[in-house]
Amino acid sequence: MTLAETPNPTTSSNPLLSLKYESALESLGNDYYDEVAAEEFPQHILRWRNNAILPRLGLEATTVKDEDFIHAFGKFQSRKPFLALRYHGYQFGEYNPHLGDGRGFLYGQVRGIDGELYDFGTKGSGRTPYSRGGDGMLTLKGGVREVLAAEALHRLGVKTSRCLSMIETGLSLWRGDEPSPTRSSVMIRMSKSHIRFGTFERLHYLKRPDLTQKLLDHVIDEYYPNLKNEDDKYALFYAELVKRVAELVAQWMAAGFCHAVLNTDNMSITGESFDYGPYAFIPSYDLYFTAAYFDYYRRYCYGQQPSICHLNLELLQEPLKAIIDLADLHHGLGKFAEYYHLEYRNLMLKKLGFEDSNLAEGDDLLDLTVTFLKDSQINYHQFFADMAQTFSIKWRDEPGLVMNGCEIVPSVGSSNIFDNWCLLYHKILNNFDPEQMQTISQTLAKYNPQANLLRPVIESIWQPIVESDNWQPFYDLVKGFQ
Ligand SMILES: Nc1ncnc2c1ncn2[C@@H]1O[C@H](COP(=O)(O)OP(=O)(O)OP(=O)(O)O)[C@@H](O)[C@H]1O
Ligand SMILES: [Mg+2]
Repeated sequence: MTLAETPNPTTSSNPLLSLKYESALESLGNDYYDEVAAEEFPQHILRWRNNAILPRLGLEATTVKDEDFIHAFGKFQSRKPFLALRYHGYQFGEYNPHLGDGRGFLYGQVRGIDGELYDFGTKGSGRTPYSRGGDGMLTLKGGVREVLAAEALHRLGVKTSRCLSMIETGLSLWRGDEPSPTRSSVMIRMSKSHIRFGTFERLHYLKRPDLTQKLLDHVIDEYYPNLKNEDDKYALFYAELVKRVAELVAQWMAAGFCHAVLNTDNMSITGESFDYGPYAFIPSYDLYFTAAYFDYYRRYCYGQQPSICHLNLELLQEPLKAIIDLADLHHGLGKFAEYYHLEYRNLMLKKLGFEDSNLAEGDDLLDLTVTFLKDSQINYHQFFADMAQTFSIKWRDEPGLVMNGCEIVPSVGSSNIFDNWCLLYHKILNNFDPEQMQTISQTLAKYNPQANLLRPVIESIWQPIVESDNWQPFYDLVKGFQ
């Protein structure tokens, strides 16, 4: 998996460089970006290549060599321009007009075999005009954490960016939140778009409705193509964005994921999840669980995520109202709660084994499950993983056999709420034919991976990397999500 320095292959023989790059964003003109150069690194060691997403680009993993990744995504050869995108954002409630790609750039855009346009964005590729006091770099641990989050979230059904590659770059970095000096990396993120809510906020700040209109037309043409020929495409776009964001935050909540930094510069205009910094998965169901140590007022705690996303959508109305009627914006946002609750209910029922959200007892089961998880404070991920692993047709026989064999049960004891949960689950199973138990078992396995990404798990794969440069536990963990 790792590779040191290698000779320089030609562009034509490198499948990553001979992809058909499109210049969709570049062709909007240089009001939206600055052309920048990549850092020249002292070392390039490929630590991660995401073979699972290569087919989406029409590539077979066997035809792409490790050195192809290094030359394209570590040495940054044979391609340009590299565009540091300009954006602002509300950070912890304060407007910040000094943002922009400060340690990354848009490397290129490629259309997948699904017809969708994908961004290749870097993280940790050096300083830009937006670096302010920063070094433009990404720590190796930061790269490892982003690879892991994206793969785990993808496995859990969250619409997310993925990492295409992560290369160790041989620098020593100083960070206040990691033992320093610490190792460096550069990552390529493949996502639907790096246009953020904050990209529009900047245009409003600059009083440039003409640029807002041009960008919005581009966003609709490229990322909401089904709307582009509608008379009221702008109102429909906002309504659709509200739906996508409401569903995204429901996906995080069901996955037990706390993003940690839901500033408007970390919200994608496509409604996709990205930027995995100080995130954490909840150890147990706790609405106040806060992932970032610097989030003193719990602004972005687990349970606040739906209302913060609603607020961010409301803040976006400010730039959009130059183009879209206020009444349409209000109407669009008014649907947020409905979309959120529907998606959350559907996803939680799937985690409980039921694909069909019309399940008559669905609301009762959801309420009781959440109450149980909250009151017992058992491991959120282990509960569902145990269900998936031990599910048996015998659970139909009597309520006392439900969850029988689950490791987690002894820690629950015989609380009333758990007994009630078992009674209800037993009753629901008996509303199905015995032949349908196989489907329930498959649904449980599909939505509840055995692996999880709780903090001690991440530390357990990081330690071997630090102590003996042993990357196998990292590869094994990622494999558990793919
Ligand atoms: N080490 C750094 N050097 C320079 N700029 C940085 C550094 N870390 C963060 N920034 C900048 O600070 C701002 C907020 O950072 P944040 O961590 O949200 O984004 P990011 O992780 O760098 O990038 P992305 O949002 O694409 O994942 C951005 O403008 C970012 O470019
Ligand atoms: Mg960011």
